[in-house]
Amino acid sequence: MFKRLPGDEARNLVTTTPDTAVVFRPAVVQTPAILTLIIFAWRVLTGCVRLLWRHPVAVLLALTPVVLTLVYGWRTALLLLAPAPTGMLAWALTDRHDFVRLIGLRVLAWWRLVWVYRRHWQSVMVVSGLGRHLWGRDYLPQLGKVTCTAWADLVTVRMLKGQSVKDWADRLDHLAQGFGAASCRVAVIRGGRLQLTFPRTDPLAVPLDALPLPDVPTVGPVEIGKQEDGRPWRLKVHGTHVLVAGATGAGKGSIIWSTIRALLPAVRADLVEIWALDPKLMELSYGRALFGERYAATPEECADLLDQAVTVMQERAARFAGVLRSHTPTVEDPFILVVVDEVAFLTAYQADRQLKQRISAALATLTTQGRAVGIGVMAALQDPRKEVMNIRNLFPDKIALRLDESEQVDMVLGDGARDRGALADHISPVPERGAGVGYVRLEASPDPVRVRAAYVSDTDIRDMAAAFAAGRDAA
Ligand SMILES: Nc1ncnc2c1ncn2[C@@H]1O[C@H](COP(=O)(O)OP(=O)(O)OP(=O)(O)O)[C@@H](O)[C@H]1O
Repeated sequence: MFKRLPGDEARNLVTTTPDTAVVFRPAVVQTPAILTLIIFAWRVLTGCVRLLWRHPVAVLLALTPVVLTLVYGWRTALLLLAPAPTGMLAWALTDRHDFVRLIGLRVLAWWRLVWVYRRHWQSVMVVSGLGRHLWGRDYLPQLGKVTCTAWADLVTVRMLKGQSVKDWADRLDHLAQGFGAASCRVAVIRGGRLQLTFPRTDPLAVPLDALPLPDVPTVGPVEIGKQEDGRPWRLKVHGTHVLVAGATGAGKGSIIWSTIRALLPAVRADLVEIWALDPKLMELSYGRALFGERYAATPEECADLLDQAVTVMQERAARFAGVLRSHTPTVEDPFILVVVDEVAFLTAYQADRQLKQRISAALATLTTQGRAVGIGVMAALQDPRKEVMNIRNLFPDKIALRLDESEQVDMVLGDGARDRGALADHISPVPERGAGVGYVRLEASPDPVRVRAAYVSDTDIRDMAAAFAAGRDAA
């Protein structure tokens, strides 16, 4: 069957020069044409079976018109098949939402699987270093299911044995570029399986207007913006402390004001008090009327206000001890949210050492003991380094808006957050595109979620303050 062509046998090759590599010329074996044809036919057959197995619906849809035309002629086939696309069209026109969800996104997912992911899988894996070429064989991670949501492709992957999540996290840029996406995020589904998220569009590219005031007073997680998947972004403020970090112009004000706006009905109902510390004299001064006496701007005033909050905290702690384990806001004991804009002005950049120590001690006391008795702190700052904010770890919830340096992302959101896709240093500095956009870690998941806060304009703030003052006068 095999015909040997002349070639040098390895054992007959001898080198006479010391230290010279032996050059082997392998024997060439010519495969008969029939064998090539059989192998080719076998591959076509297995390919067809695999296609049928993987995409039975698509194969059925493609073959039905052909079979009907061959059996009954094209007129009958057209008559028989016409109702299906007509019905689809009618469905798409009458109930677009359900049509897109049940048909459109599935067809898109199939198309993206075949055209984008499967087509480029091998090259992207090998070039990015996630696949290996060993002894003439390619070892590739296994491409799983592709699901399309309105804004992203979710691709499941089975890692190669011996790979770690970090191997993938380190190559997010390769993956995004390789599959033509703007970015990529990785999340673990279970041992050995990952989910890659490739956004197709950016649902947060357009600024959000200030959200309507809640109908009922609430201190529960308050809606302050939108998550990347289109769901509302609800921020927990009661029972926690929130640190907002972002470079100048990142939109820290929109988080502060969206939170205050969402709490306003509860403030009106006397279930919440907002105490404002505004050392920059910029952000919170717009809505002074909302804070009444609880507004401080100079470092001395800020220190006094923080000391007052500590006194209230200690008085409540003494009263609640052995009676209450967690706080429920009431008119007598409302939830107090201490809002501090640019906290570093009061701590790191404060020249008066005594004042600095007083303020730092009060903040540390509130953030360690305030939660259970209904006192929360929301602080904003530009530079999250430890030297600037040595109590940043006392804030259980942190938000990373646009940051200047990649290392700052993990300082805010915790180790590994940037590797998992929290690219806060890549957020656009153009206000329309990037202000108010950030990453958060929601409870129950280590994976960062991209969010955008609604923008509460100066006019909105003035209206809120005016309406609030009018309500108080009428009462
Ligand atoms: N959520 C948002 N959506 C759209 N645009 C926004 C949003 N938040 C802020 N902006 C725009 O970005 C500008 C800067 O926002 P803002 O003053 O809140 O930033 P900042 O982080 O507080 O900056 P700084 O630390 O310098 O005070 C605003 O004037 C506004 O035009």
